[in-house]
Parts: sequence; C-alpha cells; structure tokens
Amino acid sequence: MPRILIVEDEDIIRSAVRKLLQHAGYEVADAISVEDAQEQEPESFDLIITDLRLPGAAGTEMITRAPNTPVLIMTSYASLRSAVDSMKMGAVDYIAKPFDHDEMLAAVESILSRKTAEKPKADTATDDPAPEQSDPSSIMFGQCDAMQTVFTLIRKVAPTETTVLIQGESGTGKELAARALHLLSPRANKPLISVNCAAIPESLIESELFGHEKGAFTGAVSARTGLIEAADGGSLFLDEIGELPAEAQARLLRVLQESEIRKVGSTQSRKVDVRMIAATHRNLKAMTRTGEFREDLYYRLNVMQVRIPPLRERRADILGLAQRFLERQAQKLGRPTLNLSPEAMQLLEGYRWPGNVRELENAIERASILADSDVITPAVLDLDSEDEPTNGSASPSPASPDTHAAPEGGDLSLEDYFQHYVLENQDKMSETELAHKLGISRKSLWERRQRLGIPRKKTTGNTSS
Ligand SMILES: Nc1ncnc2c1ncn2[C@@H]1O[C@H](COP(=O)(O)OP(=O)(O)OP(=O)(O)O)[C@@H](O)[C@H]1O
Repeated sequence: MPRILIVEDEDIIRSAVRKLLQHAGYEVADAISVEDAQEQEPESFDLIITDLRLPGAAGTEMITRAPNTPVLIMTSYASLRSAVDSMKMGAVDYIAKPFDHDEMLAAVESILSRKTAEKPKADTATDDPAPEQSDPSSIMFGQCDAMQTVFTLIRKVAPTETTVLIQGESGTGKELAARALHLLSPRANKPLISVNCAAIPESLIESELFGHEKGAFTGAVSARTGLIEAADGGSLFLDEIGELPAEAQARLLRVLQESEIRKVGSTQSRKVDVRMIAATHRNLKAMTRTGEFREDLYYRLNVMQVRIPPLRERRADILGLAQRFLERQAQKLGRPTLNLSPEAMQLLEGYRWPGNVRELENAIERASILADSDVITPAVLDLDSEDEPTNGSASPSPASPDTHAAPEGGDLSLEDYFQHYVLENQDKMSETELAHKLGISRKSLWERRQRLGIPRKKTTGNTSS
C-alpha cells in the first residue's frame, strides 16, 4: 500500500486531498508545514504532495529534506512558473490549483508507477552557480551580434544586486533572460519566484504578492505568505509588470525603496532581501505619461535595462534555434534527429515571426509530430499564410506581436484547431486529459492558453486555494 504525505497549511485543501487519496486506497499522513513534516520521517513515504507556499520554509524544501522521495508540488495557477522552477529543483511534477480529483489521482498514479526512475537531485551543495549554468549561452541560444550584446550585459549585471527591467515582445525569451540573471548571481541557490502579473486576477494580486493576515478580507481564513516573501534571499521575476494595478504598484514601490513588506491587513512590516527583475512587452515610459504606470516605480525598476530583440531582428539565429528545438523534439519523441529541407530553411528564415522564439518553438514541435519522414518540409511547418514572408528582409515590422487572427473560411490551421478543441472540451476534461489528447505537455497547454488569450477557467466544485 503506497504511503503518501500531504504538506498543506490550508485545512480545507489538506483534508480534501487526504480524503480523496484515502478513498483511492492510499495510506495518508499530513502536515501543515515543512517543520511539521520533518517530524514524520518524510523519507519513509512513497510520495510527498506539498503546497509551494507554506508558513516557514517553502514546500520545495521537502525536495532536499527527503531526497529519495518524489515530491509533487501544488500551486496556484498564478505562480505556475514557480512550479516549473520547482521542477528544475528536483520536484517530479506539479499540479495547479484548482485541480479536479481525477487530475490529482492521475498525477499520483503516474508518479508512483514511475517511482523506480532516477529522481533528479536538488542542487544545493555550493554557493556558486552550477558549472553548466555559468554563462547565459548555456541557458539560452544566441550567436548573432544582437544576442551577444545581450549576453555581455547579462554577464555584467547578473552578479550585482541591481534591479533589472527586461523589455521585449512576447515570446522573445524575457523569462529565460531573467533565469540567466538569477542563475549567474550569488543568489543562484536561493529561490527564483516568477510571477506573471497578467495571469493573476486584479482582486487577488496584492494578497498573492504581499501575503495577507487572517481575516484581512472575506475568504482570508488563515494568514498567508506572499510570493515576495517566498523569494526572500533569492530573486523575484515580475513578468508583465505593466499589468500591475495602481495599489499594487504603490506597495511594490515601498518594497523597492525600503526593502520592507507589509501583508494585506497587517500593520507591521518585515524586512525582505529580494532582487527584483521585471519584464514587459509594453512601453512603460509611455505608460507613465498616460498615468497608467507610476513614474517613480518606473525609475526604481529601470535601473538597468536589457532589451531582447524580436526574432525578425536576429534572423541569423533562426536556423540555430530551429536546430536546437529539432534535437529536443527528436529526443522527446524518441525519433532519429530530424532535419530541415532546404525549402523549409528558406521559409523559416524569411518568415516574420510575430510570436518570436515561442512561435518558432511551437512550429518545430508541431512539424516534428506531423512529419512522416526525418525531413521537415514547408507543408508540415504550417506557418500562418496570412503573414507574408519577408524574403529575408530584416526590416522591423510594426505589427502587434500578439495578434493571431484566424483565417476566414477554408481549412482550420492547427492553432485554430487547438483553440476550438480547448473551448469545446475544457468543461468536461481536466487539464491533464486535454494536454494528453492534444499531444502536448501541460506547461505547453498553459503557454498556448496564455498566447491565444484563453486562460484556464476556474470551475466550481474543484479543490481550490
Ligand atoms: N534564446 C533562446 N534560446 C532557446 N529557447 C528560447 C530562447 N528564447 C526563447 N526561448 C523559448 O521560447 C519560449 C518563450 O520564451 P520566454 O517565455 O522566455 O519568452 P517571454 O519573452 O518571457 O514571453 P512572454 O512575454 O510571452 O512571457 C520558451 O519556451 C523559451 O524556452
């Protein structure tokens, strides 16, 4: 009988998960914090399911406390990227709240069935970054002059405590640049908490970032640590900072000015030591002129600016990136290395890439699945035909990076098919099932939802935080 330990401070969720697993025949114990879990010999369990944010140490601490037990991280959808980082630290999987019961049971079954597989170890041994992460080029690809300039800047800024503002269109690699800044800093072995400000409902953003006291608002049944506090000692990556509402901007300014944080509903402040990295695809300076973004906050954030150029301004890197993604796909699909036909190379180099590197990565993923042979042809690349190729011209285009209009009439593109499929089935399928049916990972599903503007709906009756 597999034994499972649940570490969760919220009573309702802890008891719901415990009942669900007991009902499914597992032997279950629970704890409300990492310290509490420590007293229950976490090493003796077959699986640990832990919330990411807990009072005291973060849930990821369980990875080091029980290095031979798989750890499944539960997290709110808003901090999914932090969950992805948890996986880099050695968690075997993550599940986003609210999750449905089938989703949780499927995750547990799948982890227990592959438990024999070697679990990656958390890297906590040294204060220095791991050797393979000693340079931006080991984290992101870029050989053209424009990216070499970006890498030089990252190498210089990373070891300092300076706040960095990363600017660039959607999908250019801003999050990767933030990760490079963190991993090449002395904080590399402390958490990098990534928050997508656009993904959090406005009403929740302050409590997500700053935490709240018990009773601070309706539904605040217990005190909660915010993401900024969870990043104490490490770095906080605030993606889409331009979407931060005015009140949260004012609070953030205080954190930057005084290195102090005050929970919602609290009168007391506490010191935090967090390195801020922010990113946006919007023109923050222009937003200060219209009053949408605080000017004082803009200057606090914009101490150092890293601009990631759109892919159409670094065409020399397109084939190198494509090759990388092809190798990754071949490995993932267990196929021999895939190659691009000369026509496919020409198409990739000439295309305008409104969705930047993310669009290229997705095009290669799609083509690798559809290709009948080891050669990728233009037909399987299925690039948006409405987007006229520029025949290699490097002139920047003013078009919006985010628009992805569906073709009128005619055949559905894969992107349209994806959108239809998700909209039609999301009410009856879990995210795991949807991703499985679409043949992509849950992370990929989440990213596509963001890109296509169909964020995951919260359904009633689920286990929510
Ligand atoms: N230089 C690069 N080398 C390898 N992969 C890259 C590079 N740039 C981006 N990618 C990949 O492209 C995808 C998008 O990158 P990322 O999420 O960092 O972009 P972003 O600018 O933060 O996007 P958004 O603004 O939409 O959040 C990711 O899967 C990332 O791994």
